[in-house]
Amino acid sequence: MQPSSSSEPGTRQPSPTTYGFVGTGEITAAIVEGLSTRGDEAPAVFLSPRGRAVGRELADRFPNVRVCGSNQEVLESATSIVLAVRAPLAREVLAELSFRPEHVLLSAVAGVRRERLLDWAAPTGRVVRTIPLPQAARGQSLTVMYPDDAAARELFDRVGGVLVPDEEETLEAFSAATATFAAHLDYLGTIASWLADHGVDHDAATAYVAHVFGQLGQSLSRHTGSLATLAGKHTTPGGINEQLMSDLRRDGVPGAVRRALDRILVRLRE
Ligand SMILES: NC(=O)C1=CN([C@@H]2O[C@H](COP(=O)(O)OP(=O)(O)OC[C@H]3O[C@@H](n4cnc5c(N)ncnc54)[C@H](OP(=O)(O)O)[C@@H]3O)[C@@H](O)[C@H]2O)C=CC1
Repeated sequence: MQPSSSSEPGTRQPSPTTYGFVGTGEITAAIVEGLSTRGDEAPAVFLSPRGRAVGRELADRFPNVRVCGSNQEVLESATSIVLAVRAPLAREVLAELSFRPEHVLLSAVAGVRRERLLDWAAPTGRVVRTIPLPQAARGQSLTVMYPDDAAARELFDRVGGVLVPDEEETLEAFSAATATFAAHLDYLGTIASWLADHGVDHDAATAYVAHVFGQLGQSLSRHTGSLATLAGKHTTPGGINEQLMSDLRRDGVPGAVRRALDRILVRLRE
């Protein structure tokens, strides 16, 4: 399993240059922005009518984007269809649609197994689970997908690249890992508010934390070794980084994170 930014030679099938999106919210907006900021190369994009404000904004910004009159019209306009509605709605949304065998369904919906999607989107036999990231807007989403599929690669290579695990269970573990974003930002928020409690103006504290961890994020994205190696670069033996890390470990923070991830995985596999 390797991240990649292009398909293996010979595996690419003739692929559509049009994309349909059923569900026009946050993640669709990110992918469509990423697809559409490529000038003349931008593919045609057809959006479902719900999520009116997001769809109108995208269509106003990008000439390759059109909002359809119905979800079914999206399927009539494209063969690669991204499903990006909230999980509880997936079944009823798919049930109302008539798929054709040539459709490829690219589901961004977390926690809905491929077996169910195949059932709900029959007769299409090409159903791919995907985990696009909001960074697709900047062409920087490393999108985990399962199984491998030329049309899915074509789309997600355009907005960053793909990582293809060997099993659906592994994709679910990646999906659980993406549940950590808000908690991570909450941790940074705790540091900023602690700074504010100690006399730093609240906005300055937030800006400082954003700067420090933004820079750390850049180091992280360039780093190729283990995370422990990078942590080591920020740890002076006997110093204050080592002390805080030891304190949090002694208080059971890594164990709490693992247990919370385990619970997410159980939920995703229900
Ligand atoms: N946000 C993210 O970073 C990521 C999200 N995902 C997954 O993508 C899916 C969508 O997430 P997100 O974009 O954040 O959610 P949003 O709530 O922002 O968007 C969902 C959209 O679905 C629309 N919708 C509701 N009912 C229907 C319907 N019957 N037919 C068509 N569209 C409908 C909503 O329209 P309206 O506003 O009118 O109700 C809304 O625009 C989720 O399953 C999530 O797990 C996956 C990876 C990352």
